Amino acid sequence: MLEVRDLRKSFGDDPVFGGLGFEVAAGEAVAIVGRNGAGKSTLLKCLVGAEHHDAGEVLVHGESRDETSASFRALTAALLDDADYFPDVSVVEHLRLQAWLHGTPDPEREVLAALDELGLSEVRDQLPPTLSSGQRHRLGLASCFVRPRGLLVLDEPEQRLDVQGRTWLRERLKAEKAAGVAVVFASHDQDLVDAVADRCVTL
Ligand SMILES: Nc1ncnc2c1ncn2[C@@H]1O[C@H](COP(=O)(O)OP(=O)(O)OP(=O)(O)O)[C@@H](O)[C@H]1O
Repeated sequence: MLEVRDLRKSFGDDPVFGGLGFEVAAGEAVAIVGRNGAGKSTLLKCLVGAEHHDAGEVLVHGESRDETSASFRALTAALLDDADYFPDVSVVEHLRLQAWLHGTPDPEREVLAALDELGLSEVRDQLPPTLSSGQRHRLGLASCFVRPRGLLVLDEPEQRLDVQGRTWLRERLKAEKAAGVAVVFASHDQDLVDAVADRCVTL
């Protein structure tokens, strides 16, 4: 599904990573781990095209990743560390938009299921700025789960989740793998990594 070959990235003269290579097959999860500032978020951004790498290749189904291609974006659900929301679009409307944009069959059913699963039903009509930080993070996760996906890219998905939320996340990511989704996630949560990841890439 995803293959990373000899990927290199610097900011100015400061190398973030170099010579990085790994693969993620459908139904597998790879965890990106490392200290603060090691380059995890930068790597995930390079995978989805939110940041340009200096050298190397990111291949999806054997083809060079092209973030301008509708088919790549249709395949790839991502929650990065700088997720942003329209300030005047409610929670439920954000989810409807995602589901509609990516051609979810029976979008309203998926949206209601995601609201319920992420504990967002009570705040469905609120605007993102009025949400707690944990609820906003849950909206970002829900946005990934209301749409079809073959590749799931998550940056510290555990952040701001309460204890029950972390348990839910662990089971959800296992279910994603079981459904054949390739998962790449950066994390500082060793329990999550141990429970979900087939392999780790340490930066
Ligand atoms: N746009 C940028 N311009 C310059 N330097 C940057 C930029 N983005 C990130 N960096 C630097 O690149 C390095 C890697 O940052 P990155 O956010 O990828 O780390 P991380 O492993 O995700 O860290 P954390 O665990 O704290 O989230 C850091 O030293 C950071 O300061």
